Amino acid sequence: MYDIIFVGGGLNYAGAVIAAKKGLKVALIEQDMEHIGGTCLNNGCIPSKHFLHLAETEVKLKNPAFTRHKDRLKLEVAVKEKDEVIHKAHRSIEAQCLSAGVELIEGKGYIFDNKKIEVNGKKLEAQYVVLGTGSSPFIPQGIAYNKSSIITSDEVLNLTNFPENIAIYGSGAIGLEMASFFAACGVQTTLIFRHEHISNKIHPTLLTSLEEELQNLGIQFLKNTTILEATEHNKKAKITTNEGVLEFDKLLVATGRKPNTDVVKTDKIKVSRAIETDEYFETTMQGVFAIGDCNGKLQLAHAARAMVLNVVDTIMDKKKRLNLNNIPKFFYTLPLQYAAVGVTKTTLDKSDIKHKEEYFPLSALALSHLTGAANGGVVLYTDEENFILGAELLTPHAEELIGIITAALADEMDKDALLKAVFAHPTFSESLDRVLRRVK
Ligand SMILES: Cc1cc2nc3c(=O)[nH]c(=O)nc-3n(C[C@H](O)[C@H](O)[C@H](O)COP(=O)(O)OP(=O)(O)OC[C@H]3O[C@@H](n4cnc5c(N)ncnc54)[C@H](O)[C@@H]3O)c2cc1C
Ligand SMILES: NC(=O)c1ccc[n+]([C@@H]2O[C@H](COP(=O)([O-])OP(=O)(O)OC[C@H]3O[C@@H](n4cnc5c(N)ncnc54)[C@H](O)[C@@H]3O)[C@@H](O)[C@H]2O)c1
Repeated sequence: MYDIIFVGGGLNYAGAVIAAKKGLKVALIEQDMEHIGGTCLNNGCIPSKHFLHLAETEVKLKNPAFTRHKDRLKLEVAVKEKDEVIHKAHRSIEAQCLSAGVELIEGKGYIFDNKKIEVNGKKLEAQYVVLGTGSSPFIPQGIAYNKSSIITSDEVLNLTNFPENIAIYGSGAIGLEMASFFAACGVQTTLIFRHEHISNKIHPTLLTSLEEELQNLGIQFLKNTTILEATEHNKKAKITTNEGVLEFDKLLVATGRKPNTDVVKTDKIKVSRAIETDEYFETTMQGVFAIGDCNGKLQLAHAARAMVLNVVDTIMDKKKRLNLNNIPKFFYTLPLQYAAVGVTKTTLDKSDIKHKEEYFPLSALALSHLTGAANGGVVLYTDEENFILGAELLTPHAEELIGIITAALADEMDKDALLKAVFAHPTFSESLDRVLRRVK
């Protein structure tokens, strides 16, 4: 009998290590030990950010201060580098688990009635179970995914040669990041999306700038376009849209990810699109929790990690609510990144929260003009008493800068509290000082 069985070795591993260090008897079941660390490590955050950081260098080398660069990013080297890092990380995670006393079990786990876990034909029992089985790419009807000409993020981060051209379907996180990557590396890149704009969640001023920046990078927008059918034709992707027929070397399908729920083999755990959970991530079966992508709340690695740590605290009688609104989100687009935390204009427009909004354009900072960031900006939201409610940023390294506002939210700061900080010059963090000073 275990105290806790964790099913799925993505961000769940962090919870397993902490619970074992606290003296609990813990097992972690992962269907493929060469995939320990989950999507984030193997085919998500880490490989995509490695590629994007390299592509950012390509963007910087276009600055006229450099003599023309002749070398193009060598994709096979980038893939080899990331594979080596991933391999080391697998061994590091296993070592952390083993030294903490976590029992690692390789095999596909299933949960049945009475919390029984079946793996490799054996039935295991635990007082608590934490499901963290992740998600998989969602492919819309009519698209014949074949892993060669029609691919998803599972394949795109393992390409060893650049295609001449690529179409990317979907303008969410993966679509925008991968379009930035390919365009920055000189691949003819077409972004196909169903609506007028790439997003309906970004502040309109920042959205206009972001769309301009992406188009300046060379991304062609095919808006208001739906793919009705996509099939392979002469090793290329033949696409039929509401606008006509097109052909590309590759079609990357980036239309969202569906939670992996086949772990559940009992109707005592309610599953709709995702495994349903309450605010403490407990499923409808008492003592069984679901964290990360499989519960459908927020598909982010740091959210999954925060959820599993929260579940371990709940199990250890330190129950507290995790505020998912205060978890930062970002898109690593090029050349500027977008990040948001707390409320945004879209969420405020749908609520009756009384608030103030201030905007500061990066063009007001000399540094921006030297770094190609003058089209960026920051938006800050406060309540009527000047307490910080959230922010949206379009800046270089917005994913880092947003940490300042995230910390201010966690500590429930008002603008004067945050204004006690002096930010270094010349940096983009000064834009936060300037926007805070605009709040009256
Ligand atoms: C291209 C891409 C880029 C991304 N970039 C970022 C980013 O920059 N920042 C960010 O925060 N998020 C990013 N994400 C999202 C992030 O990867 C996920 O939110 C995160 O990995 C979810 O963690 P998880 O533990 O819930 O699931 P996963 O990481 O998917 O882990 C689930 C694990 O469970 C295993 N498993 C599944 N079913 C079973 C079973 N029945 N039995 C045993 N094992 C099982 C799987 O093999 C897998 O290892 C990205 C995703 C993609 C695809
Ligand atoms: N920087 C990051 O944190 C990061 C990076 C990459 C991925 N991720 C995570 O991975 C998850 C998956 O990324 P994603 O880009 O696939 O999903 P997404 O939800 O971010 O975007 C999906 C896109 O596909 C479109 N779409 C949805 N259904 C469609 C359909 N049936 N037909 C046509 N278009 C459709 C949506 O309008 C949207 O443009 C995201 O939820 C995100 O949280 C995060």
